[in-house]
Amino acid sequence: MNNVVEASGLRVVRGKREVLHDLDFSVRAGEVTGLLGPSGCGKTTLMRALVGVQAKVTGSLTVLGSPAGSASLRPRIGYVTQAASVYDDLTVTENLRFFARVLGAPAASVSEAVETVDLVSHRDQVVRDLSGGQRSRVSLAAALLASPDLLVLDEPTVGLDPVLREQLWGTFRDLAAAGAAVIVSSHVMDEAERCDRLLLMREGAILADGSPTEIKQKADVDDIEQAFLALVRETR
Ligand SMILES: Nc1ncnc2c1ncn2[C@@H]1O[C@H](COP(=O)(O)OP(=O)(O)OP(=O)(O)O)[C@@H](O)[C@H]1O
Repeated sequence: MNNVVEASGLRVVRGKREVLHDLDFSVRAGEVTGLLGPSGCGKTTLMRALVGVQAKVTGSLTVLGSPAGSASLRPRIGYVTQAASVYDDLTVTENLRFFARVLGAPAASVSEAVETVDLVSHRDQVVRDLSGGQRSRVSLAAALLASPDLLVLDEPTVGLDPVLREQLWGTFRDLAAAGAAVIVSSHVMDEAERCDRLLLMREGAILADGSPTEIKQKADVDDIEQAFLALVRETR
């Protein structure tokens, strides 16, 4: 399978501290890769480096064959941050039409994205009047407009009810099945089993890299949370 991301010796300094330490990993097309680890371990920093908005990145970081941050990558990457990044005073459709024009995406991409995130019945509602979960789905829809090859989603399911979480994971799986590389961060280990591959992180390092089954087998335990704890003990 194609490597969409290749990192070697990746380091990031924030403030005066190194927060990512010498990371080597890859991310493949057609898979959902989970970036899992406790709060503050460096997930957002890693995602920011991937999409090219993080300063003080050293080592090698290649995305879709170009150095991370290259201008040519912009339309090929969708990035959804933890805070919804859409206009409160516009409707769902107005927001998406605006972003489609900015991205040079076809007009038809707007209704497709609205359907994908299951907001058809809210398409004419002003974003301010939507629930938090609905608002984050508008951000996700905006990220889908240009049919990105790499989709980077920072904790997209936080605060969502189980039904919606299930639906969104279905969407991530569909996007991967259509060939995209989907990276999803979470600090909730119970989302691990939904991923094809996991990068388990702690304190700026990658503790383990593999499918959920491989990681559990390696640690000789039945669930990812136990595997995480066993791996932490091993590295002490
Ligand atoms: N602007 C900054 N200046 C200095 N240090 C920072 C800055 N932003 C983040 N950090 C530090 O970098 C480390 C990694 O932060 P990051 O936001 O990447 O973690 P995270 O795993 O995404 O956490 P969360 O799950 O809480 O969002 C943390 O120790 C944090 O305190």
